Amino acid sequence: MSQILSVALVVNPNAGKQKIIEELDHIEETLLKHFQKVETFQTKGPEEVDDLIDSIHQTYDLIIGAGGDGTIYQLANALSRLNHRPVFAVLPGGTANDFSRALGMSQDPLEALDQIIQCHIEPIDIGYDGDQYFLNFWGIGLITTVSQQVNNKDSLGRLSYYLSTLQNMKEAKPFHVKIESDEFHFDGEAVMVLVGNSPFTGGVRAFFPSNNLQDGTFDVLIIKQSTMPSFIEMFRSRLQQAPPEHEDLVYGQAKKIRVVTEPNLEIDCDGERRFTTPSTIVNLPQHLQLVVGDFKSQT
Ligand SMILES: Nc1ncnc2c1ncn2[C@@H]1O[C@H](COP(=O)(O)OP(=O)(O)OP(=O)(O)O)[C@@H](O)[C@H]1O
Repeated sequence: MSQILSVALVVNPNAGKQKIIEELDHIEETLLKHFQKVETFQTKGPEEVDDLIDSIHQTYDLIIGAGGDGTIYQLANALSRLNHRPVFAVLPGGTANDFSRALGMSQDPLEALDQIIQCHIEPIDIGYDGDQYFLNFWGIGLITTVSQQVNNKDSLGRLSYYLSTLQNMKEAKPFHVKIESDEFHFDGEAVMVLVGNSPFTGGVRAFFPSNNLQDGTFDVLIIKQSTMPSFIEMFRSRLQQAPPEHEDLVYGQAKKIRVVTEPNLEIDCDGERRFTTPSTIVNLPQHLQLVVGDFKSQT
């Protein structure tokens, strides 16, 4: 990997508690002490991100995304579709910050800045469903209602994720799903399908505690029925960092899967809901170069 000389800091000024905006002068000064060229770009909205990355990706060796998971999703999508992809780093500025956690980045933006300056770079797997790229997870069913509720309750943060999961379990609506992959098949009723790339979902290692961002495979979890015992088993497997074992839970690993549902369903991809099934989801092994923190202990 060539040396990092030039840095673009892309900031979402509306993310999280805006700590990054308060510290912006300090962040820029610190970066300038370590890199030859530093420029900051504040975006007004998601619609600006693709054009911005298109115009700067040849100029900078490193793009630092400062914002929450929504901002990082936009930047990862803009970068992943390029042929020449600069190194990417995440300065956590949201509430959940799933991806920065998976990379072992500190949740304190200034500590994360120190980690970025260390410039430890690792190649990271990215998911692609034909419409969009994802870093953390791709899901249908229960997960879409859960993450909607998390978005509506920012202040409750991670706890709200678990509470809303519990609440939604009673309301989970089954759908028919057919899953095909080289590794396993499923054809039946389910309330949720989750395809995990990173171990984190909603700020916690809830479903795939030992997922690996560099192995070229997804972890796949199908919940056939949302019953209390299956939910408890998910927590047990999480605590023991082992795949869940319960008749209502189907767990597998795959490099590429085809998901067809009846009816077509809204997809939740890293917390963003833009597309619907059917989908073919592929793992793009080590597609982006990411600056990581305490990474090995996270995977
Ligand atoms: N590129 C962008 N530039 C400016 N504002 C944005 C951009 N993307 C999203 N926003 C606005 O900023 C808000 C927060 O964005 P983001 O999802 O990055 O952070 P968060 O919701 O605080 O974090 P998290 O998703 O980790 O909980 C969004 O609700 C949206 O209104």
